[in-house]
Amino acid sequence: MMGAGKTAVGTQLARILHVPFLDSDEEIERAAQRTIAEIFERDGEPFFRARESEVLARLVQGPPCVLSTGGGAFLSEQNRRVISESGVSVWLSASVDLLWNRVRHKTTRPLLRTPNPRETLRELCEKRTPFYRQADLSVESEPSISIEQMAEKVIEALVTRPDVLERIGG
Ligand SMILES: Nc1ncnc2c1ncn2[C@@H]1O[C@H](COP(=O)(O)OP(=O)(O)OP(=O)(O)O)[C@@H](O)[C@H]1O
Ligand SMILES: O=C(O)C1=C[C@@H](O)[C@@H](O)[C@H](O)C1
Ligand SMILES: [Mg+2]
Repeated sequence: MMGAGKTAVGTQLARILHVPFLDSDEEIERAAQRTIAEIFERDGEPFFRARESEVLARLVQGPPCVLSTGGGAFLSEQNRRVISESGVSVWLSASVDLLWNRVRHKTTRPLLRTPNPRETLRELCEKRTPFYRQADLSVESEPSISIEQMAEKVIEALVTRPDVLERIGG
């Protein structure tokens, strides 16, 4: 979900693993030369989702990396398949309260530009959880767990799953 720490924890995880960190949101913005909010405004969400799927399909073909997807990417069956064919998916879960505390001060997230963004966040979480649960691994974020500790928790979760590790060459 938005604010779960995909970019923050992903960056740290990539550092520990000595692989590049890529962020599909950033790739989309760079290619379009516009922000995600501008893309949503001018071209609409379906256009953004199409670009997102293209970017994911391209990035998973590249060298090993930590890839942060947008919060909505895993809702698409096609994206889930593309990701599971070449990598390990990690759900960074968090309570609505924690997510809200992290995203409330920023107005850059187009899906939260609603009259009641906290309620929108809650509804999105509820609707999306069944999809996020399909990730290979899940790591829960809590207020007391730092970004660095979250990255360590992802690695701990990975090493307890040899079946999953095998898919990325051990
Ligand atoms: N474990 C953590 N401890 C403290 N702060 C955190 C933690 N995880 C994330 N944050 C902070 O919360 C904010 C949101 O995190 P981040 O941008 O990584 O979320 P995201 O999952 O990439 O969101 P989006 O889907 O909108 O891109 C950032 O300011 C980040 O530094
Ligand atoms: O949760 C979502 O659907 C989104 C999250 C962001 O990462 C961006 O991909 C965009 O703002 C949509
Ligand atoms: Mg992000």
